[in-house]
Amino acid sequence: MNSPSLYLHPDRDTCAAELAQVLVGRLRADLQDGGRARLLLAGGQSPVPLLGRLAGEALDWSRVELSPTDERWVAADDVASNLQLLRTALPQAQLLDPRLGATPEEAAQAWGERLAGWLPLTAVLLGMGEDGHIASLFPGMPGIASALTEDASPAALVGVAPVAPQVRLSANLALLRRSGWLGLLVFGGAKRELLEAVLADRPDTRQLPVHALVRQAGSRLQVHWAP
Ligand SMILES: O=C1O[C@H](COP(=O)(O)O)[C@@H](O)[C@H](O)[C@H]1O
Repeated sequence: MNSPSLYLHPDRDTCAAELAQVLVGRLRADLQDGGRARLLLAGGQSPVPLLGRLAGEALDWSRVELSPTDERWVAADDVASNLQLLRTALPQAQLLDPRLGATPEEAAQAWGERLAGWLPLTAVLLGMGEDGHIASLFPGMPGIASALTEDASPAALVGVAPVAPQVRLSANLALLRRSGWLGLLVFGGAKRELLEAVLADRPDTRQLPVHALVRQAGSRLQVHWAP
């Protein structure tokens, strides 16, 4: 497989600062002729230092449309909500709340249609769990094979996490890949070990969502790691 570019940063702050510059460059390029920029950012803990850096950037955030790569089916202002994380850090951006329906299925359908209207995206930054999940695409969950299918139509779906909150909404891999810039942010030794096993195409990693990402995106993917 064509390998992703791997950026090994000495610490998380340096990683956040460099990644922020890359993302801001991409956003500015799309904003420069009066248009809009469309950004999907991971939730969870890893993006926190990056969000702080982005918030300090002088950009016309009112023309940046922003949504999480995935969301937990909780209230929009719940501490576990990925949208809430983004809203707290970047309230000046145009935030799209994935809760566009009364049920997870309705919301996934409507959110996926809205995101499909944003394609191609300016940039997508994914995170990864120690179990090899990306966004809310978890190993072995119902529907995971179709969520990772390379030639699927870009869409969103209902995911099931092994830990609470279990009900999730997630963009599928085909949608996440339709971006001018695609990155994966990974912190810590355990995740690096897993990543190296995936990059080496170790057979026991071939069923993992992150393996599908690496294989399908190849050299288009930038992986940013820090201890
Ligand atoms: O549940 C999730 O987990 C992943 C990884 O989170 P992290 O806290 O280990 O960085 C995250 O990328 C995803 O958006 C989130 O919903």
